Amino acid sequence: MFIVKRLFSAYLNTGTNKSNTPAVRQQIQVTNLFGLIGYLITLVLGVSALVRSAGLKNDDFYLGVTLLVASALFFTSRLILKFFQSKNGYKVSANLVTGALMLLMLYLIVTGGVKNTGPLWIYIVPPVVLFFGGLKRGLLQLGCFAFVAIVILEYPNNLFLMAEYSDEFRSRLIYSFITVSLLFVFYEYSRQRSFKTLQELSREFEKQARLDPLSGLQNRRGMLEKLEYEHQRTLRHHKNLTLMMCDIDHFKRVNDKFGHDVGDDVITQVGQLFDRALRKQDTVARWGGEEFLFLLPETTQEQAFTLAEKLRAQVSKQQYQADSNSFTVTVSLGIYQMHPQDSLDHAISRADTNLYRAKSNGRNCSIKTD
Ligand SMILES: Nc1nc2c(ncn2[C@@H]2O[C@H](COP(=O)(O)OP(=O)(O)OP(=O)(O)O)[C@@H](O)[C@H]2O)c(=O)[nH]1
Repeated sequence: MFIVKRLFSAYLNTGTNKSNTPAVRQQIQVTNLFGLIGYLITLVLGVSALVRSAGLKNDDFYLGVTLLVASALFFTSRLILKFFQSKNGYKVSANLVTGALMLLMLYLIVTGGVKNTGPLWIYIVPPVVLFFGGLKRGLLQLGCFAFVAIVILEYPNNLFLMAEYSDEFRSRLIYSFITVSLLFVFYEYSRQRSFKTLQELSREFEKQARLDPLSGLQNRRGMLEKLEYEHQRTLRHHKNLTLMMCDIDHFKRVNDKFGHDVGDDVITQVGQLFDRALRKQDTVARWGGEEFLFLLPETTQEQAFTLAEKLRAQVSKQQYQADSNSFTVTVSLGIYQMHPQDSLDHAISRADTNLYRAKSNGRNCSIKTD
């Protein structure tokens, strides 16, 4: 049982690879499954039609040959998935599956299949075509199929029909097919809309997970990703990269004197001041409580020092209100320019050490490595 399960799973996953999104992976799996079912059913029906024909060139013979051709097309779709794993390989394969299916259905309408029951199969066209083609392409393919089917069924003097259908059967077949198609189009439309909403929500959650809700700056997680990316880029291109750790001075006093809400407001405003003052390629994150970490690509520690002094001056001038009191805060900054052999952890801890030195130096100052 286990081996059968594994073989079936391997069969379904033919043509998938690690870079596939879950949606593409699902499409490929269904293409495999549909190709397999289509291949087996048409093969069995085709062989039994040929057996029924008893070697004579009657209707069963032509039905059998058509079914075997369709069976070969279904099988080819699998071969394409297996041997042409290009970016659009699965699309070609899916188009082949839907193309084979539609041709087979039109043939069944023309000939009537076994005792005129062939047209009953056409209801599988809408879900299959919409699943593989999506709403736009699926709708177009479905429209073309319906148009050709109507022409075959309604053309004067039954020019394209080998089977004989009553007028009622033909009109009911067309109306019921259109009704089923519209229901599936509506279903596909709702499914795509829900899927899009889910994707947007997931993107938004992803973004939020990297942001600090208080200041709106990157949080630790977001910053770690940027640090990693920038560090690799710097090493590859032999560029400068400087980190800067900043802490609001005597922040505990702000909280104690004016309350936590005012403290929160100070953190937000200082963060926003930093964010406005930086260049586009720089990043500032809220690293901890009242601590900010700056990532400054293509910047030497001398250039970072100039920036730190500018920011320090700006912060010290910004006024905050608490009831009738107006007050200012200052910040201390520790700067560290990375060396190629430095790990990120080491660089952050060196920037932290320089911040500690700035605090020991009396605060409201910037310190870089000598
Ligand atoms: N309002 C507010 N306060 C915070 C937040 N996170 C940390 N704090 C407070 O920030 C204060 C930091 O105090 P300390 O680490 O002693 O440092 P400090 O008072 O800033 O003194 P120095 O850093 O030595 O200048 C603590 O009182 C924390 O409770 C926050 O999100 N909001």
